[in-house]
Amino acid sequence: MSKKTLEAAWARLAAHHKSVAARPISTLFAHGDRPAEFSATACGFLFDYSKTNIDREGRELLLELAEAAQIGTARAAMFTGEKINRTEGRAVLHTALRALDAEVQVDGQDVMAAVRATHARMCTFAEAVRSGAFTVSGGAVRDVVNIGIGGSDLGPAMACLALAPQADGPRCHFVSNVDGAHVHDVLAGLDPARTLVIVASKTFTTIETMTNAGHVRDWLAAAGLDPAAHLVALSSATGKTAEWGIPPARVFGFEDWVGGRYSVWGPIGLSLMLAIGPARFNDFLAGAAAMDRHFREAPLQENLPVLLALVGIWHNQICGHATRAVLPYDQRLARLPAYLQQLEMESNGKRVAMDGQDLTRHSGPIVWGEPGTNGQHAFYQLLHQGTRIVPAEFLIAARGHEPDLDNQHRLLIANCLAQAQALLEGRSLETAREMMAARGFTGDDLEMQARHRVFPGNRPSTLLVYERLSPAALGGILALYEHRVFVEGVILGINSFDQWGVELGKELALALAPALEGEAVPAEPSTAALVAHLRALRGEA
Ligand SMILES: O=P(O)(O)OC[C@H]1O[C@H](O)[C@H](O)[C@@H](O)[C@@H]1O
Repeated sequence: MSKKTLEAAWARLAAHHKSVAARPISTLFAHGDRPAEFSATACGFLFDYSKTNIDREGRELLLELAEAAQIGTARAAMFTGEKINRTEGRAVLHTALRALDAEVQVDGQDVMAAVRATHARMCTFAEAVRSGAFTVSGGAVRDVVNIGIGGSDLGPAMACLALAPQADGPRCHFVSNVDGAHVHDVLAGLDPARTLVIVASKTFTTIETMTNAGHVRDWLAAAGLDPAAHLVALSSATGKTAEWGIPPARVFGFEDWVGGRYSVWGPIGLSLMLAIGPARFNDFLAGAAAMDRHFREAPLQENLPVLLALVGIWHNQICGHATRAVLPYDQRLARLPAYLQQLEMESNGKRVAMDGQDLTRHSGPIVWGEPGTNGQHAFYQLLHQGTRIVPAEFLIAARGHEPDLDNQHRLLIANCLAQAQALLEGRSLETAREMMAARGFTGDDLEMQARHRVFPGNRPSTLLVYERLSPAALGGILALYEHRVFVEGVILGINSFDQWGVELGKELALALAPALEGEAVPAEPSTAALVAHLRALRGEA
């Protein structure tokens, strides 16, 4: 890629933004059929970005930026197994986990035979557990406890909640935090004899997971059971799972080219497969695979992941909005913001470019959010009247899963659309004055009261619409976001697939453990003082 071409594209965008920054977004609707022209459809989704300050020229310039960043070349490199994760020397092939009939090679070796074989073993095992043919000490499995953290937790936990209406298998529970409260509360009320325990860890060394797994193994043993009869491992480190005494038949492995935050599609998704069954899990994969095909084949201007990425780049890099709110009007997507926080911020929260040089612009955005309508009664105040602008990303299904509650679903849609409209149009001082005058206010009091009721509006939002949150729709949404993050990363010149920024804290935590037992004093004075204070509170010093 020519750096000059790319920098020129950035500069043109910045200049264009300067010329339109003061323009109210709502004025853009005066020309043409903006809702149709600034939206795109694919794979059952509508992505509407008409309520942003992107006009035709802005979009053209954004597409030029994507071209200059050679998105097409980068995309081909990812799908064909090139080692694009350079700091770890790895290919990036989570897409292969959902393209079971594809042919993919890494280092000239076919990788699909092993993927297919593991997937088939997962399906057989899941069927056996769900039918009761597979038993633990006390008979058929009633509860499943997935012990994992980060990518080994967020994907399956989020998806199990999202697809609850399709869940007809054992009940799935998730333990991630090293805080003993988590494992304690999850195990409370479970019958160890009827519980299957999944230890999900790509590396099988993550301290939180291995500590919780050790506790659960003791919990099984304390009930007089043979823990090995209850344990399943999902890991790339098959040597370590064997040391743990987990029988190979219940170890589901995957390769290093599946990143943690991209791993729900393979063995790490076993809890989801147990909950909803292999057929629906395959629908989930098929929904993602359809989005993969769309991402590979659609022209950039119609390409949903590319459009999401470009709108993201526009807001984060060009307009300077540091954060983005993800607002699913879908209660069962309650964990989607947390899932996306890992996906987006662990992928694109980097300070250096691929070549190790400092980034010349900001890394990816801070992502946060909560489902609507709950957020409306909490932080939307700031979205509407705060001094910082937060681009809002709404998601809504046309239908829910509860036909008898369809009136509530209509209300949900009305709220979602109303919020986007309010952010766009706002309420002028004039209208606020009229409102307060009608309520009997006069003079200075009227003016003061009116000013509090002004909504500046002109706040951008996008909307992703889908028919219903089916397994395929969820697969499509997640793949859409994965590729969006990839495209943003390519444009920023970032390696979206490593995560060195999580290492230092882990090392320091290990080093601090002896200090908390009084065996050492940390050299760093602030930490030393806090350790002393906490030990005193614990009655240990
Ligand atoms: O699956 P594991 O090896 O246990 O890793 C679990 C998680 O921990 C790491 O610290 C990374 O930040 C995550 O990307 C990863 O998903």
